[in-house]
Amino acid sequence: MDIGLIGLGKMGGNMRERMRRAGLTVVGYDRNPDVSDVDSLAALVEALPSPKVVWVMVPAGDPTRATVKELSTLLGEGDVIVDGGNSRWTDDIANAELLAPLGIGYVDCGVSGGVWGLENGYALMYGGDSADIAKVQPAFDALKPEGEFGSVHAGKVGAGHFSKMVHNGIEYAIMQAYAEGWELLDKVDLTDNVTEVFRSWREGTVIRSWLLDLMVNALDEDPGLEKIAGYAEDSGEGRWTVEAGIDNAVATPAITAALYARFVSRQDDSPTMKAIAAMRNQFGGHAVRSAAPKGGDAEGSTGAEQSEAARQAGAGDDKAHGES
Ligand SMILES: O=C(O)[C@H](O)[C@@H](O)[C@H](O)[C@H](O)COP(=O)(O)O
Repeated sequence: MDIGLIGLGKMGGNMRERMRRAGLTVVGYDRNPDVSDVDSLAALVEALPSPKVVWVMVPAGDPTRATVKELSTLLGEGDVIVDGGNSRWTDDIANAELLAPLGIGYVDCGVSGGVWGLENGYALMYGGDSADIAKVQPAFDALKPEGEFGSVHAGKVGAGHFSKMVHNGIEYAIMQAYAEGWELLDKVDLTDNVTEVFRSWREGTVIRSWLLDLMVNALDEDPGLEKIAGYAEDSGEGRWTVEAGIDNAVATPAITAALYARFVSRQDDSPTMKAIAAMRNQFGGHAVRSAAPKGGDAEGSTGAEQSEAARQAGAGDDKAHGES
């Protein structure tokens, strides 16, 4: 099979390599000429036999939408576009509607596996018409992990990215649970070696998983995770999962809490907690900690330290709360 692949970054570059290893002819295009096989989208399309299959692997949102739009002017009847990025499923509906009158098929494909996919294969969740999917099938077969599982025709257009979105929501909650457990084990002075406890969980336990394996890798590389700041970005999938939960009245408290924990991680000093401290102080006279002067170290932190020590001793300033 011949296939065009647009976007040869961390994911796309490895996917090109995996498909080539499986015997596919892959024409890759990237804005970076050092990795590109051709110098334009038009040249990529020109190089493919009909029906042409073009896999888009660029950042979700505007870059993907713009690429699909440009391809709609270059491809024709019977050709197929696959969006393999982390696009929102609602974009798939719009893309399919744009392409249908032109006779161009559209398949959305959630791809999981990250930088390990080249060797382990990529888990694939795709949505679209069976006739369009059949044209892409050799690429799916080349990319998927070996073995029984790891790829699914999830449903109509949008079902692939919707499935991947829910997968990512689950990923948020699982990571959050491991991370909280790690912090708690580390905080309490009972376990001799928290990394070894985590490592032991890799076999036989109810909670063994690949994310647990990766957590142990990370702890081996950086014991105590001392080189990494407590800051986590999000690329949208968690938010969309929470929004879909709201739209459909499905409660997603674990995923939502995990998403919110990432937002909190980006603050040096929480305005919410300033307000809480201020109100506690107002109603109960509870101690507050002085803010750090701009560009300097915190002063007067003894209030908070005393308060924490007193709370731990069970006789802190919180005595006042019963009276409030
Ligand atoms: O299955 C996967 O391979 C991952 O889920 C992958 O899609 C990814 O690492 C996200 O892009 C990160 O998502 P967040 O930035 O939202 O954590």
